[in-house]
Amino acid sequence: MFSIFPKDDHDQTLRIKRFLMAFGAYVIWSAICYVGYFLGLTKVPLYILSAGVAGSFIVNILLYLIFRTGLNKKFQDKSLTLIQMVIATFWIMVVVYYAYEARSAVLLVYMVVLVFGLFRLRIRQFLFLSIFALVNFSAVIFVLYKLQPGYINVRVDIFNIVVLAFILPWFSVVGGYITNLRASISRAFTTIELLTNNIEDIVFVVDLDLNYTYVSPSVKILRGYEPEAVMKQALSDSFAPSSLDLAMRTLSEAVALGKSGGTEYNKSRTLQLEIKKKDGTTVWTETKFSFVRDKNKQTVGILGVSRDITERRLAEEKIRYLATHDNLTELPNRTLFGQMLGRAIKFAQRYQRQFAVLFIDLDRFKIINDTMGHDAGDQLLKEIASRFRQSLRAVDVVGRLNEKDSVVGRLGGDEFVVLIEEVTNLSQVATVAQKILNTAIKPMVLLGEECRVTASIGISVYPDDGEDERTLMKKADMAMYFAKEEGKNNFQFYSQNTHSPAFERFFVEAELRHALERNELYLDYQAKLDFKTGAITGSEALLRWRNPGLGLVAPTQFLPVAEETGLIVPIGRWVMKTACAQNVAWQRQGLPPVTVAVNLSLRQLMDDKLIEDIRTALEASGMAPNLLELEITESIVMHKPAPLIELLARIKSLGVRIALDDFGTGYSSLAQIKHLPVDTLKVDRSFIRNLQQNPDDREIIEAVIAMGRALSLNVIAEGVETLAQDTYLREHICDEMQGFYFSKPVAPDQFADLLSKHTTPSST
Ligand SMILES: Nc1nc2c(ncn2[C@@H]2O[C@@H]3COP(=O)(O)O[C@H]4[C@@H](O)[C@H](n5cnc6c(=O)[nH]c(N)nc65)O[C@@H]4COP(=O)(O)O[C@H]3[C@H]2O)c(=O)[nH]1
Repeated sequence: MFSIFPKDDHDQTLRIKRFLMAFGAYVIWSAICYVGYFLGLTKVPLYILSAGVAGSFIVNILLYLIFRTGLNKKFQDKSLTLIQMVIATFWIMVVVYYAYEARSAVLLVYMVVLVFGLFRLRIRQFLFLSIFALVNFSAVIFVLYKLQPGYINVRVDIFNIVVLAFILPWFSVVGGYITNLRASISRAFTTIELLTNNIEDIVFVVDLDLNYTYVSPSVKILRGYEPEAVMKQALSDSFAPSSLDLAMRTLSEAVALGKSGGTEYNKSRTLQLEIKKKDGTTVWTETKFSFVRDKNKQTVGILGVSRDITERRLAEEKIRYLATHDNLTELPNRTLFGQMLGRAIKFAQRYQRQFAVLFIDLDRFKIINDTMGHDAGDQLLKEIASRFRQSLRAVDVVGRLNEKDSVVGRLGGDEFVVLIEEVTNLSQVATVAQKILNTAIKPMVLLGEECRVTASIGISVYPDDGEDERTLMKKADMAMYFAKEEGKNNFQFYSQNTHSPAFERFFVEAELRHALERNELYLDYQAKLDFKTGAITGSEALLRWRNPGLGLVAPTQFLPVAEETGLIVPIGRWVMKTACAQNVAWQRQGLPPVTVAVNLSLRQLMDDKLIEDIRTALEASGMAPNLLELEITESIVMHKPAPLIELLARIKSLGVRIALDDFGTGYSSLAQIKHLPVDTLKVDRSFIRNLQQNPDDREIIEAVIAMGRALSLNVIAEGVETLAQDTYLREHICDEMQGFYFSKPVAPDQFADLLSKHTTPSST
C-alpha cells in the first residue's frame, strides 16, 4: 500500500512531515490570495494568481518527489528549507506587487513565514534569505514606482524597506541562536537515547505522585513492554506480588522524605525487586533509587535504575539449596534439618506442644554399597528417600545426614532423620515409625537384582527426652543403636534402658568406628620442662575425641574400647602422623625443635605394620627421627619382654627415642631395665601425687632417679601439680617434669605460644 512516508527512515519521514506543514502554509496562502482577489483587495490578474498557485503546487509536488527519492540527501541542507523559503519569498513578492494597499498585510504574512526559518536556518542562510527578500521587495517597489507610481507611498514604502533591512538581520541572529539551541538539545537527546538504548538496565523517573515521567527504551528488552505503554501504567503494576509491598513502601518513604526536604536519603538505596514482564513471567532486578533534584535542590522525583539479576538470584538460590540439601536425595541436610529442628523447638516451647525426632539407619546398606558398588548404593538411597517422603505427611520433615566432608565421603550416608511435629500421643509416632519400617523393607531392583534393606529407628520426644537440638539428636541416635542391638528392623523410643553401661559401651564402640572419618579426633599437647634451664624440651601428644552425641569423651573411656576392637591401630597411626606433622609445623613457624611423644598401646606394639607406620609418619612429615619419642607403659614391657625387646631395638634403630611410661608401677629392677633399649623413664603420677605425705613414694622416686642416673637415662616426673612437688623433684635432681603445675595439655596454637616463651637461650 502506498504511504506518503518512506519506510524505516525516521529522519526522512520527519523532513517530509515538515515539508507537508510548509505545504499546508502554501495552501492557506493560496486560499488567502483568492479570498483577497474576490474581495477586491488585490489587483492581481486572475491568470497570474492561478499561474502562481499552480506553479507553487507544481514546485511542492517536485519537492515532495525530491524527498521521496532521497535526492534531498545530496544537499548540505537536507530539509531544503532555504529553497522552499526562497520560492515562498518570490511568490509572496509577486503578490506584494499586486497587493497595493494591502502590501503591509502581505509583508506581515511574510514575517510569519520567516518564523519557519527561525527554527531551521543557520545565520548565513538566514542572511542570504534576508538579502534576497530585501532585494525582491526593493525591486517590487522600484518596478511599481516606475510603472504605477499612483500605488506608491514613497515615505511608507521606504520606511518598509528600512524596517525590513533592520528586522531581517535581527531575525537571522535570533534564528541562528534558536537553531544552535535546537542542535545542542538534539545532541543531548541523542546522547541520552544512545545511552539508554545501549544499556540493558531500565532507567525510569517517577514524580512525587509516583507517576512515571520517563522510562528508558531498554524496558522493552527486560519487560517486553514499549516505554510508552509503561508510562501509561500505574507504578504499582510493575512489581510482582513478592516485591510490591517493599517497593511501594520504599518509594512512598522516599517521596515523603523528598517532600519534607530530607537529606538523609541523599545516598542511593538498592533493593532486590521482582518485576512483572509482559508475558506474565517475572524478572529479578537490583533497583537503585535516588532523588531527582531541580536547580534549587528541591526533590522533584525519584530516579530508578533496575538491573536484571535473575541469573545471579538463581545461582544464589542454587548455592543456598546445595548448602542446605543433600545432593543425592535432595532431602534437607544436617544444617537445614538442624535449623528446622530449632524452629520446631521454639514453636513447641511457645505452644506447649510435643514432637518426635526419628533417627533411621539402614541396616544392610554398607553390605550393598560394598558388594554392588556406589552407584547401586546411591540408587538405593534415592529410592529410600523418596519412599520416606511419600510415607510422611507434608508437615513432617525428612532429612539425610550425609557426611559430605568426611574423609571417606559416603560412609554415614545411610542415616536419615525425621521430624514429626504436633505429636499428641506416642502411639502416633509408633505408627509413623512402623510405616517407615514397612516402606524400607519393600523389595527394590538394583542392577537387575531384587534387594531388600531394613531400617533401625531410634526415637526421642520433645520435651521428655530433651529440650535442645543436641540432646534430642543424641538420644534418638542412642535409641537407634539400641534398636540395632535389639536385632535391627525395629524402632525404639529413648528410655533409661538405652542408658545402661552395656549400651553405653555399645554406643561408644559404634560411634568410635566413625570418629576418624568424621574428623572427631584431635590432639592436645602437654609440655615437658627441663628443671635446670626452665625450657620446654618436648611435648606429649594426647588424644581427644569430641562426638556430637557423646560430647567430649575421656581417653580412659574410649581407649579401652579402641584397644579391644583394634580401632586403636588406625587411630594410633593417625596420632603418629598428626603429631609429627604438627611438630614440623611448629618448627616452620620458627619455634625451636623439641621432641614430641606419642603413646603406644599393647595392640599397636603387636601390629605388624608398626615399624612401617613410624617410618611413614617420619617421611611424610620430614621430622628428624630423634624428635619422636614413643611412650610404652612399663607393665607392657615387663609382661612380654622377649619379643618386645627386639621390636624396641628395631624402633630405636630408626633413630626414634623410647620412654617407659607410668614407671614404678611395674616393679622393674635395674637388671631388667639395663637390657631395654630405652631413653627415658617417666615416674608414674601416683608416686608424685602423694610424695609429701608418703615416705614410701619418696623412696621410690629417689630410687627411680638413681636408677636413671646409673643407666644414663633421662628421668621425667609426670603429674606434677604443686610447687612443693616441683621443689622436691628439683632438689632431687630429677631431669624433667610434666604436669598441670606448669601446663595442662593444650591445643597446638597454645602450645606454640608456650614454646615461644619457654625456650633455652641457645635455642632461640
Ligand atoms: N591429674 C593430673 N593428670 C595429669 C597431669 N599432667 C598430665 N596429666 C594427665 O596424665 C595423662 C598423661 O598421659 P599418659 O600417662 O600417657 O596416659 C594417657 C595414655 O596412656 C592414654 N593416651 C592418651 N593419648 C593416647 C594416644 O594417642 N594413644 C594411646 N595409645 N594412648 C593414649 O590415655 C591416658 C590418659 O590420657 P589423658 O586423660 O590425656 O591424661 C594425660 C594427662 O592429661 C597432672 O598434673 N595431674
